[in-house]
Amino acid sequence: MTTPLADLWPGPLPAPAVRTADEMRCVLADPAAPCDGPLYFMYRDCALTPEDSAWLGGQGVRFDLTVIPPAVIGGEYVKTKGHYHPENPAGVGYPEVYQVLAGEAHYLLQRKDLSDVVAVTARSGEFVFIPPGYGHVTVNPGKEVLVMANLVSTRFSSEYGVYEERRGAAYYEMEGGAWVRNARYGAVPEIREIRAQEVPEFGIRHGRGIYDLVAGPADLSFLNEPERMVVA
Ligand SMILES: O=P(O)(O)OC[C@H]1O[C@](O)(CO)[C@@H](O)[C@@H]1O
Repeated sequence: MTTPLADLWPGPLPAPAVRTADEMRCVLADPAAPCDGPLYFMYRDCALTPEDSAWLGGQGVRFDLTVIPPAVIGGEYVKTKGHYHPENPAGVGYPEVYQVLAGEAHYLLQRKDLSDVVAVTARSGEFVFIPPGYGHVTVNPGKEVLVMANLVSTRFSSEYGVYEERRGAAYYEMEGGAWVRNARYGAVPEIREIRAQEVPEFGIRHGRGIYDLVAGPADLSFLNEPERMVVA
């Protein structure tokens, strides 16, 4: 694949982790849908300079880039596999920050107890904050390549169990934009559809570059110690 990252990321790129069609079947609305090859590409632990890399390491934070080419699989828009984050030592789930760099994204967030399901639309330049306790899937609902970046703690491994056991998130986004309930969840709330929102207290303002949060003076400790933050 010719990476669209060349125009978006001037730094070195590690070899990407690739999510294959076979890995994704267990979370698709139609696991038997024809699809093959890699579906998306995750460039994890990126930094512009060795100094930035050391700073990120000291913060216990990773900067990733993800490329999701457009596709429709069995009538469903291409998406990430979906995962939850565990709780930190203080008993609070690790949050995450995403920014869309190109294309459009729908972030489907679901609270662990399934009391809340939210679809957040984000366009190029907009941030999405994944609050503690919410699992998340990113959908590419467009015809463009979706490129996004994220900042996340390095102190945990993502948890895929719920998504694998229940065959994806609580809803599937189908071509044309309809959200279809996943019957394996039983009763779940209606989706709340919202636009991407800023979180100024963490320096999360649409239009600024996510990489501006790297190497200070920003403080990324909220990604490891969310118990210290108060989000309105
Ligand atoms: O692990 P999944 O559900 O495939 O999601 C991939 C996304 O999650 C991340 O690991 C960050 O949490 C990114 O590298 C990538 O965009």
